[in-house]
Amino acid sequence: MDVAVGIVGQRGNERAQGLAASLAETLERSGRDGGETAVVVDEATGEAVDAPACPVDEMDDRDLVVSIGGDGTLLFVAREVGPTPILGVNLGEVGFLNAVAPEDAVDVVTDLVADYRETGAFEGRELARLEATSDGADWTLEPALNEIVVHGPRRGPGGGATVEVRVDGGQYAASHADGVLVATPAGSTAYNLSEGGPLVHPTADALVVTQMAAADSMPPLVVDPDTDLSITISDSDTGYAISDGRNRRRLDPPATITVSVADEPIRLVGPRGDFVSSLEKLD
Ligand SMILES: NC(=O)c1ccc[n+]([C@@H]2O[C@H](COP(=O)([O-])OP(=O)(O)OC[C@H]3O[C@@H](n4cnc5c(N)ncnc54)[C@H](O)[C@@H]3O)[C@@H](O)[C@H]2O)c1
Ligand SMILES: Nc1ncnc2c1ncn2[C@@H]1O[C@H](COP(=O)(O)OP(=O)(O)OP(=O)(O)O)[C@@H](O)[C@H]1O
Repeated sequence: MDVAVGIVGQRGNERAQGLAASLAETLERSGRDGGETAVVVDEATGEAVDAPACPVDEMDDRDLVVSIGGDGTLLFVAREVGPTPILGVNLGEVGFLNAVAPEDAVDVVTDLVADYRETGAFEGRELARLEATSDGADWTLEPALNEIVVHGPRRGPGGGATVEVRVDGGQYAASHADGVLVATPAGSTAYNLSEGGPLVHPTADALVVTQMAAADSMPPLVVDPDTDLSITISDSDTGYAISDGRNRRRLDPPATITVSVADEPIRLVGPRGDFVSSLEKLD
């Protein structure tokens, strides 16, 4: 069976480019017996290495996309390719979303591709994503793998707003605050943790609601993913709704945002990292 693989290296990272090149070469060689393996790299990597290149947002028709970099690179790849299977190779400082060490990458990917030729599928797991929809305006933010943040004009003293959180219609919190975030289990180790939210084990099916610097704070709340969550921001000139720190919309308070689980999850393939032992990376 033929297999199409995309490789995305962290932009400007020579180690990522070198690994992308050796991965591309090994995969193309290993494909000869059981079928062709067609490999493309992202355009930035393609300028540095000798391999065919294509834009990352056109890699959604690949059977597998390998992200080589840190968490930010994997979040970027996930935004661009959606539910296409992704394997994360960690070259970053934290690398929570990337389970594979660079020295194992060539072996892990070649084994996965060989299995795929036999079974027609990659073994992996789905990671839920969140989307935020404006109740008044006509937009939905790009799905978030980590978290949706709703905050006032800016973080820090003097930058907050009145932030009300409703859970299945009932008022859970209403306070002056910098903002509030809703995190997935995958995102619980990121911004959520810095704001005092709980760690969520990756196999738990839950979301976390965590206020950010609230004057009248409630403890972080763990909810079922189907819970109706709405956030209203008022008493400020402006505010923002932000998906994974990158995709943002300006709000015109009073404004209400509904947060829910997106239709399409992310599919991460390859070995699962050991969640508990990887927590030491967060120090
Ligand atoms: N105060 C904070 O902690 C803070 C502030 C802004 C953004 N962030 C996080 O950064 C993410 C965006 O990442 P980026 O690389 O584009 O921005 P970035 O470069 O500012 O990265 C922020 C840091 O968050 C880490 N990170 C990202 N996802 C993680 C996860 N699931 N578990 C553990 N650590 C994780 C990254 O490794 C990096 O060290 C956002 O989704 C948000 O969670 C955190
Ligand atoms: N190959 C690429 N093509 C285009 N943009 C890229 C590419 N790689 C990374 N980026 C951009 O860089 C951002 C993430 O990279 P960033 O420098 O934050 O590194 P990281 O993967 O989080 O690693 P580290 O842990 O070292 O910070 C992405 O959101 C994306 O905008």
